[in-house]
This record gives sequence, C-alpha cells and structure tokens, in this order.
Amino acid sequence: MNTGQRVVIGVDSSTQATKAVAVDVESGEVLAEGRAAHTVNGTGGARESDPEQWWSAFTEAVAATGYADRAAAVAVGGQQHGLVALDADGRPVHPALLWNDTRSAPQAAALTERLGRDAWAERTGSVPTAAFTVAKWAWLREHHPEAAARTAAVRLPHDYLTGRLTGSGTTDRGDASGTGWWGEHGYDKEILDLVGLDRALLPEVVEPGRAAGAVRAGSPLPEGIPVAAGTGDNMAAALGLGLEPGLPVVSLGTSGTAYAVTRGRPADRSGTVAGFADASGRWLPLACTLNCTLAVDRIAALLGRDRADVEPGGTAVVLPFLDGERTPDLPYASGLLHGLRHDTTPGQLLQAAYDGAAHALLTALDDVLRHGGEAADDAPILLIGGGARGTAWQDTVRRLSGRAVRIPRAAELVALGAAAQAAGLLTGEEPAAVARRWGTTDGPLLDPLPRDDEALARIADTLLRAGRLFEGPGR
Ligand SMILES: Nc1ncnc2c1ncn2[C@@H]1O[C@H](COP(=O)(O)OP(=O)(O)O)[C@@H](O)[C@H]1O
Ligand SMILES: O=C(CO)[C@@H](O)[C@H](O)COP(=O)(O)O
Repeated sequence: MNTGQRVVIGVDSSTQATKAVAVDVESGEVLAEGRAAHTVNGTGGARESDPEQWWSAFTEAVAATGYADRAAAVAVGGQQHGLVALDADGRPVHPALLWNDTRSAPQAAALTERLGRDAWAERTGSVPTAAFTVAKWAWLREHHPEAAARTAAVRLPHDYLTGRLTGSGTTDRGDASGTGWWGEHGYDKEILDLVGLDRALLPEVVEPGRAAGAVRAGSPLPEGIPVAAGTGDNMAAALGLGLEPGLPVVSLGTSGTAYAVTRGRPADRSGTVAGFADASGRWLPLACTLNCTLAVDRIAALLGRDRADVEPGGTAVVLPFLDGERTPDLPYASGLLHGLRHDTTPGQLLQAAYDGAAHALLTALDDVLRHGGEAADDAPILLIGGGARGTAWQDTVRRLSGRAVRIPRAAELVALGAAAQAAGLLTGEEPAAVARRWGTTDGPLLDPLPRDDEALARIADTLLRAGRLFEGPGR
C-alpha cells in the first residue's frame, strides 16, 4: 500500500442504484468501485423510493470499495428533482417522489398557467414539467395535506444523503436549479408563496468550491473528513467530464439527457430545454426524456431479442413512451407503434424503438447549444451512461445526429465528478480541472454517419399526427 496516497470517494445515487468510486487524487486512477441497487415502487404514473434505502445503499456501496476508512474527502451526486420531505426528527413523511413520477403533471400545468411561461423561464430558467420539485410539493400538499403539514425540511436526493453525512441542511446551485423555486439570485419568495412552502424548510445553497461540512459519526467514512457540496447527477457528470462550453453530451441511462455547459444563462420559454445551473458557476441547458435504456430494453424483451439485435430499414415508427414522456411534454402518453407492414422484421421494430427514444434528445441538442449561445456544429458528442456501452445505441446516435461520437472509457462519470469535487476541496483546484487532469474523456472517437433525415422526419410526422392519443384527462 502507498501510504502517501490520497484517496477520495465519489458517489452517484441514481434512480436504479448507488455507485461509489474510490479515486487516487493525484493520478485519477479508479482504485475500486462499489454498487448497491434500489427499489423504485409505483404503477401508472407513480414512481417512489424510500430515502432510508438510499442511505443503506450509500453505506453498502461506499464500504464495498474497501477504501472507506482511508478516504480523505467525499461528495455525492444524486438523481435530480426528487422530493424528500422530512419530519422534525429527519424521517420521511412520505416516500420520495422521483423525477419520473408523472402524477404531478396537473400541478405543473396549473403552476405554468399561473405565472406564465415567460415568467418561469425568466425567473428560474425553466418552465416546470411534472419532473420539477415545485410540482411534486404542490402534489403532496393536495393529496397528502397531513404529510405536508408535518414537513420540517424539504430536500433533494443528494441533499438528503449529504445531510445524513454532515448533520446539516445543504444543497448546491446545480441541484437547486431543478426545483423550480430557485433562480439566479437564490430562492424565489413569490414562487415559494405560490406553493405554500416556508423558506426555513429549505437547505442552504453552498457556493461552488466550498464544503458542505464534515463527516459525523455513524457512516463507514472517517469522522471529520470534508464533504463537498455534491450536486445533481447531470451536473456531476459535467464536472466528471471536465466539460468546456460548446461540447455536447448525451447520457443514456434510466433518463436520456442532452446538455452542454454554457457561459450564458439559458431561458427557453418553450420548455424543451431546462435552464439548469452547473455546479461551478456556469449554466447547463439540458433536455431530458423519461424513456431511454429501460424502455428500449423492455421492447427488446417483448420481441424476445437481444438488445443489440437490430436490423436497418423499414417504415415502422416506435414512440416508446412507456412511462409517459417529458420531452416532448406528454405526461399522459403511452407507447405507440405506427407504419407496420407485412415485411417489417422484429429487428427493424427494435431499431425503431432506439430511434424513437433518441429522436427527441438529438433534435433537442441543437436547441440546447443555441440556448446557451455556444453552438459548435461539428463538435463530437460525448456519449455516456450505461447505454453508451451498447453498439446499437452508439450507431443510433451517430445516424440520427450526423455527428462523430466519443465514448469515454471511464464508466461512472457522475461518481467521478463527485470524486473530482471532493478532490478539489483537498487540492484547491476547480473540480472540472481535476477531471481534465485525470483524462476522464479519453476513449475511442467514432466517425459520424450521414444523418438519416428520412427517419427523423418519419418520427416527427408520427408525433405530430398522434395528437389526441397522447392527451390526458380533461384536455
Ligand atoms: N452494454 C450495454 N448496452 C446497452 N445498454 C446497456 C449496456 N449496459 C448497460 N446498459 C443500460 O444502461 C442502463 C443503466 O444505465 P446507468 O447510466 O447506469 O443508469 P442510471 O440512469 O440509473 O444511472 C440500464 O438500463 C441498461 O439498459
Ligand atoms: O430528471 C433528470 C434530469 O433533469 C434525470 O436525468 C434525473 O437526474 C435522473 O437521472 P438517472 O437516474 O437517469 O441518472
């Protein structure tokens, strides 16, 4: 063992699992990884998890690295938007309402109507959809008023875990920007009043580069080591990639996301692009879909095929909106198959599911770059998340974007971003600079394929004509 070696732990508490990496601060070598799964409960539009289970998974994944007792600093990246409402003893008053829970769609629509799209985009950077915490809090108040009344603290998933480590209520600008009640100048009192939420229930927003606190007793980590602010998982991945303005990222996981770091503050009144803050003082315009790898894997299973077993050609369109959809904003949608012919093959249907899942992300990419004002038309896409390992996903992104694609060899970029934030506390460097020094984007560059405008047009046309099939109750 190298006794002078400094090790940090970075954690990704995502929808399906917690992943932890132990990283050498100097070289960036990932020394060990740990993982523990979560349960997501709910049918129809409901998606809930037990925050206590996140904490158990956190301790299990961190301990599984084998480096917990040697860690010099730690940070947590977490799934965005989830509502964790705690009572005065720090216990959840209700299971956490996750980012992909669409029951809050009516509340999002009512809130959007109340202030108007322009005001939301101007004040918070985003027009709220069902994903945003503000809509979830409004849903909780409406459907479980007794739980809302008992709430003494409102947290996001990464705030909850950071709070379990430090004993303090903290968040950061990146994750706060996904709530719908935070703007460039802090919490928005008028929006909080609109949803009857007391500012005193919210965590302190820790400045980039500052610590959230120190580890207290009761975790596998050494007492007293610094805990960095942490952030939302997409912001953590941006740190983990050492992202510079103009470089587009597409992440293929439970959610699909397309984003870039920008110097300008985005404000898209159409709502396609969310104007998130990043974790370092810049911005992170981002488009997010609810149906990505899980939906395509489900369709492969229905077809009885391996997920890589795709075939080109045909006229079928699959809109794999198994969970409703957020981009486009169709929370009541379900999956749709159109354009089936006698000669359509199962492999073509599976390819159509990949195309349908990638379509919204890749068409939103230009908007993402434009809304931050730093478009680089021919920059390669950095392709990350579990799906980036699959050749069918890689080829779909190349064919529907017309861009080259780089596949970073580093797999756990959210956890690595959290590790870079923790390392930055020790070395005084910017976390993104730490990640660049670690060479986290190294990996193969795949050439672009000619953009398949025909497939894109076919999907766009089906979406347009499906119209009322995707509408919800009362529309
Ligand atoms: N080799 C692969 N090819 C295609 N998809 C993959 C591959 N390996 C993992 N996946 C997909 O990656 C998903 C998990 O991605 P990940 O980014 O870890 O998820 P999360 O969003 O929960 O962090 C799984 O749903 C799985 O379908
Ligand atoms: O809601 C969003 C982004 O706005 C999602 O990207 C969540 O942050 C969940 O991510 P994963 O579980 O897919 O990592």
